[in-house]
Amino acid sequence: MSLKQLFRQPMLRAMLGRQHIQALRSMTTQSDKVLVDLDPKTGVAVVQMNRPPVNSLNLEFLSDINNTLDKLHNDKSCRGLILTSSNNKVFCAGLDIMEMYQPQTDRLTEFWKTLQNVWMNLYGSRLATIAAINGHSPAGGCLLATCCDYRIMVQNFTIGLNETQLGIIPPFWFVDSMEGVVGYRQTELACQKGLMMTTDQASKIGLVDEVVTPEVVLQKAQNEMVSWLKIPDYARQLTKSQMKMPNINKLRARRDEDVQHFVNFITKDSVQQALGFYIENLKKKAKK
Ligand SMILES: CCCCC/C=C/C(=O)SCCNC(=O)CCNC(=O)[C@H](O)C(C)(C)COP(=O)(O)OP(=O)(O)OC[C@H]1O[C@@H](n2cnc3c(N)ncnc32)[C@H](O)[C@@H]1OP(=O)(O)O
Repeated sequence: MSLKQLFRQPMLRAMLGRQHIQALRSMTTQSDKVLVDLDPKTGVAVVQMNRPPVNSLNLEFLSDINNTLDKLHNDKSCRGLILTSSNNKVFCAGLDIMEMYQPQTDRLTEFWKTLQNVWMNLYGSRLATIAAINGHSPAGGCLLATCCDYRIMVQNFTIGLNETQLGIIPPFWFVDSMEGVVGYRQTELACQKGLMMTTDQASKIGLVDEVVTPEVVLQKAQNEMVSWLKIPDYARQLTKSQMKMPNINKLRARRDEDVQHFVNFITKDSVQQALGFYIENLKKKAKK
């Protein structure tokens, strides 16, 4: 059934109401990889990442995420965002490794610029943002989670900046995001060792704020959002921006240098070789 047909279903219309359907329709036509449900009554948008099999972030998916963020930021009725996944085992597998393996320089450059934009847009969002982490969340997945104001994670999954395990280096703004959440010492341990932490380990160091069962993760996120939206927007937003702007300005000032560094680093023979091995192992593991 097409989305158009779905929205015509009387049951759905009765359940959600006309206003809600309109908001849903305007948001969902945007991309089938990023599903948005903006509730006009609460002003809360649930944004589901939906790029099978594992929500890995390629150029087009990152652009869709960015467009969605722009759209929500331009919608005055929207006050809060819950970021989650349509896959209940993987929140986001991080950057699409295929974007970095044997790449074309132009696309690699565009890919990195788009990731920088997503980071600035989500980290500096005017919205209250909650990550409902309903699956594994390595590297770029962990980055998205640490961009949010609050993290609720389902038990028995893993999260972390595991870049060093792939023979690559987490960029300074990935590290800054993590440090803002867990502090210098825990970031140092986590990033140098490329630790993938279980939900419980992540909770112990404050990387996630709540550990929950899969059935309740979205409801818990909605409940938490209510308390964030009780605060006047201007007070919450200015406080947030006061805390986040230094890191955003740091990347803004070094954007081009960061892109150049990324492209030079990724295209090194030794890094390509390490990525090749990593992909081979991933594929072997997936076949088992
Ligand atoms: C200066 C340089 C800075 C660069 C910064 C880099 C940041 C990054 O984000 S690098 C990416 C890091 N991500 C990972 O290391 C995650 C790797 N994936 C996994 O560990 C697992 O896939 C999983 C835990 C996320 C999910 O496990 P599972 O549900 O068992 O799924 P499979 O492992 O069977 O994977 C299915 C399918 O997807 C492919 N795949 C997985 N991750 C990625 C990825 N990040 N990019 C591209 N493709 C990925 C995997 O190879 C399988 O493919 P097929 O074999 O074709 O089915």
